[in-house]
Amino acid sequence: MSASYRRTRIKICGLTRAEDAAAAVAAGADAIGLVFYAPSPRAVDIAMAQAVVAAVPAFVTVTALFVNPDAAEVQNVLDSVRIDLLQFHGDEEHDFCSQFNRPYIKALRIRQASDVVEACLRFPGALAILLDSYKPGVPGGTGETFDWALVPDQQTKPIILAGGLTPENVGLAIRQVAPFAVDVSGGVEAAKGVKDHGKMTAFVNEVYCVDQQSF
Ligand SMILES: O=C(O)c1ccccc1NCC(=O)[C@H](O)[C@H](O)COP(=O)(O)O
Repeated sequence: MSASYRRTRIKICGLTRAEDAAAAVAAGADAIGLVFYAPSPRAVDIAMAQAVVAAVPAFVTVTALFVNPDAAEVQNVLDSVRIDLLQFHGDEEHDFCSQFNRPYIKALRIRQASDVVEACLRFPGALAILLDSYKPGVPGGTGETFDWALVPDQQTKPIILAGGLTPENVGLAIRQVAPFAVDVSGGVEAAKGVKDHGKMTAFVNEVYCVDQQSF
């Protein structure tokens, strides 16, 4: 009889360089994220995104992140770059998110437990709900954790835990929340938009290690 084993999926977000994407894949990331939000220090344009994606093989999910975009902006990215999944990080509603004939996840900046329950209902088409930290005026990528106790034990959609995760705290986060996936950006950076390859490897190894102990 084989032992059951549940693996927490890993997304590394905010990639701007092909060499970082290759290192993220080599470390074991299941997904990478491209930030199409001009004010972000991790923003990519179409040419940069194409270069990053060229380093990503099959079976690794390329996610395009937007904050309150125009539909035309999203469509332009979809027409130009290999994108597997959309991530909406602003005030977009389900009708907007679901118009692109592409699966999407919805990010929620969590303030109270009921936010999670409500988001699962408000975004029936979302593949998952990404929970991030709330910081007034900052749509995401804060590098700050939130109170993980706010995540209810039972949810109706897969949960992606984000916000201030690092190689040092991701093990505790998985033990406490048992999310479907974890999402990291600032915690594995050498500088804004530049990933630290050693930190990415340490992060992935910590997730694997805790999964083996916990599930
Ligand atoms: O990364 C950004 O600059 C950013 C800007 C606007 C909206 C979202 C943004 N990033 C989101 C992410 O990278 C992740 O999904 C998540 O928030 C984790 O970020 P971090 O706390 O840095 O690990």
